[in-house]
Amino acid sequence: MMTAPLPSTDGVRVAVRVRPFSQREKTSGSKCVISMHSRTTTTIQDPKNPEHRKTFTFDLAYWSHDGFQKDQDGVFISADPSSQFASQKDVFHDLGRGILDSAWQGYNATLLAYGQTGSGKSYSMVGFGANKGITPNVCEELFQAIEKQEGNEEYQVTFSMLEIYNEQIRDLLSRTKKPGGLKVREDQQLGFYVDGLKSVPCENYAQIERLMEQGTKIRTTASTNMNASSSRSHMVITIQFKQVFLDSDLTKQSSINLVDLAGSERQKSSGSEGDRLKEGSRVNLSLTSLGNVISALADAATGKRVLHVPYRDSVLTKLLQPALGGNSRTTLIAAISPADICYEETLSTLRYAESGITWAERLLFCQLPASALQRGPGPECVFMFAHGRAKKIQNKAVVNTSMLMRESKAENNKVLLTRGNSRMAERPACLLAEPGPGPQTGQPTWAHQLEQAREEWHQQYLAIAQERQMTETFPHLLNVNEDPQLAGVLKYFIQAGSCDAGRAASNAILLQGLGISDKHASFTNLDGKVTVTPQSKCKVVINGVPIMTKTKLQHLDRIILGSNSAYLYIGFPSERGNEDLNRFDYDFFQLEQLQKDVPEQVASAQEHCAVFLGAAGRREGNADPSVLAVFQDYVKLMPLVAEANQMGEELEKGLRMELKVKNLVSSDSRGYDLQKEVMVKVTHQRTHEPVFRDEPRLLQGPPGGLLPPKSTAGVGKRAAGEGDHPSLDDLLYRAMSCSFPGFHTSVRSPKVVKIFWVKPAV
Ligand SMILES: Nc1ncnc2c1ncn2[C@@H]1O[C@H](COP(=O)(O)OP(=O)(O)OP(=O)(O)O)[C@@H](O)[C@H]1O
Repeated sequence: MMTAPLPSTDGVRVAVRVRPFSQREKTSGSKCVISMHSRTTTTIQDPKNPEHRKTFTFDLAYWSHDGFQKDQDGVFISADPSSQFASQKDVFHDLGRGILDSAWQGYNATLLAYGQTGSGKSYSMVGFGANKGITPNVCEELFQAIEKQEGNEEYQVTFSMLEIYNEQIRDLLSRTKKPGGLKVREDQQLGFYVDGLKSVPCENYAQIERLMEQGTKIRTTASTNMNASSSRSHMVITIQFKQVFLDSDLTKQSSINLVDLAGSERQKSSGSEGDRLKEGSRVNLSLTSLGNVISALADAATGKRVLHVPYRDSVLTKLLQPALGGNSRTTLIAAISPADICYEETLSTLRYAESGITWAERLLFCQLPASALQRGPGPECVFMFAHGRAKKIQNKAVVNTSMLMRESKAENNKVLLTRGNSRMAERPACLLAEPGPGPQTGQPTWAHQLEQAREEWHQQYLAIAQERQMTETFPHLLNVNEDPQLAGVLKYFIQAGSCDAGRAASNAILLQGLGISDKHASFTNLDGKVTVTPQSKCKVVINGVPIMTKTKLQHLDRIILGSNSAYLYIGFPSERGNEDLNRFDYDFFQLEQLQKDVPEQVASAQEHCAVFLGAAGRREGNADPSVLAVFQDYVKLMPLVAEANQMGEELEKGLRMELKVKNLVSSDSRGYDLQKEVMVKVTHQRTHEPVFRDEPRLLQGPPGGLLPPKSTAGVGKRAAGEGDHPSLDDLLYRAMSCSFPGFHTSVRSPKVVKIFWVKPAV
């Protein structure tokens, strides 16, 4: 067992972490607007008004922006001893170790990562390659510590992984998809739990690694099939850790919840829940609810009469109820981008984190009255003030103990959850899993569960070995995803002979992305050559160029099938070298298409594309940062527009949506550059008339059908008091619904691959 608790075992904490510039941010000449002058302060500077700075104080501030280098294993470490750089290990040391200590002591622990898409949430939670994040480090150290134990104890570890997308729960460890997702149920004693969620018993860290890989694969397949960006979903990993003290008939149980929240950027345009629904997107219901729960708890803490804490409003808040108002040590890590272009989002993340800390302080300071909460008492807390702030907040989360009823010494694993002296029995640790194994539940014993799991492990190891061998032998398609965490996860092998690809189950290569037909294309692998032939009217784009006929593939060709399912072609082993495949990320694919699109607008934009694509590093100095910034928006919006067009086509709405850059090279009469904006032009396919001409007021954009989507361009206008620009989802939704009253019913047509708009509240 862990020895003396480290300082990091404190309860509710808020940490902020700033990441390095991405390649694109570097290329587009981004400026850093974040500074951290101590281990607890974060200052943000308004890029439009550099005098305007705001400083936030959190429990911890991690500077991971610069001052680092790669060691020989690819791990980012401090470049020199004076650097304030915070590595993955540093973050784990402060936050992860606290979680582990809590677990050993029998407390529940929850870590939430919050921030806009691409701000580094997954990097902190899961990590990339050699730079392992908190989750794998927690698991690895947990098993290392278990191995060192010598007493007469048994340790039971189970692992579950789920995703909440659009209020539906998907089990990421189960291949069988339940229509409508898994349901959250409520048990009088156990609280909320997910009915039917797979919770896999594990005996070592390698198994957890496999499970995470497996979960990521299922998440990637789902994301590609539904054309759902993973940044719109929440991922929750739960590790149940039980210590069975065989000599004393006692058990200690802890639930560790590691939550990678959906990108927060849509949050800010949502306002109240009612408004948000009117805007037509359910994507962030959970995040809105999370904010509402926190604010209700804060109100209750300040003595306001709160009749209702809206835990039940979303799946996420139901599952996190014990973490938010109950029996858990909770940490929020706010991930932020350093770039000026993300100023607004970053400020809103810092404010959200601040509301988190304020909530925690107030909650703890005022000793939340039990009557203020909808169910159960709040946490009991102690805290200390330093420099007028709550420096250290500690939940008195309750140790989860229970009595062990041993049926046979050898089996020693039938556990009876008794009410006994434990609050755990009333407000149990397990956020997510079903009631634990025990005689009264009729569920299999721990030994039996382990046995079953071993059988599954065996099958899985065989499958992994087979895939490894095929990777080394055959050319294949490697998936490329917007979320780097989900890129390179799926492989489609092109074996000798010919094979079809498409959504029909009879195809050797089964693909289900948006705009993919039943039989979409054929691949042949003959005489050391691989070719692809699109079926008639099926979209296949190679290296940015649509193809209609049989085309030979070259190693590292970029392939887009359907609307925007992206794949990198990996050739025969003899063609492969030591290439950096990371270069071919999702943006690269989009830009390659953009490069083909822009000539009609302006030829010089080609150069900027080349800079963006990294093909013209030397010319970086000549690139206009404002053009590059606008391209950045453009590239982000491309898949959304492709998706909207595809939906429009399937709904036979006769709409055409195109991205345009307004004022790409225009200047005003005095020669100053005009503000560049990315616009979505929506026209009737048949008449080419703009769709919005009749509804300029509703759409808050200029008449004539050119409407600014959410982009950097919106920032100034919002500040000028023109109100929020609708996000592209909202905008397209409104476009369709106001122009086509039958829209609501049509979207339920089974032909539609994905529905990301819902009927607005009346
Ligand atoms: N501290 C860091 N050090 C180095 N690279 C980082 C760091 N944080 C993030 N990155 C890089 O930034 C990119 C985006 O990070 P990440 O995928 O973790 O963002 P995210 O917030 O989880 O996004 P999403 O909401 O899409 O899942 C990744 O390529 C990641 O490797």
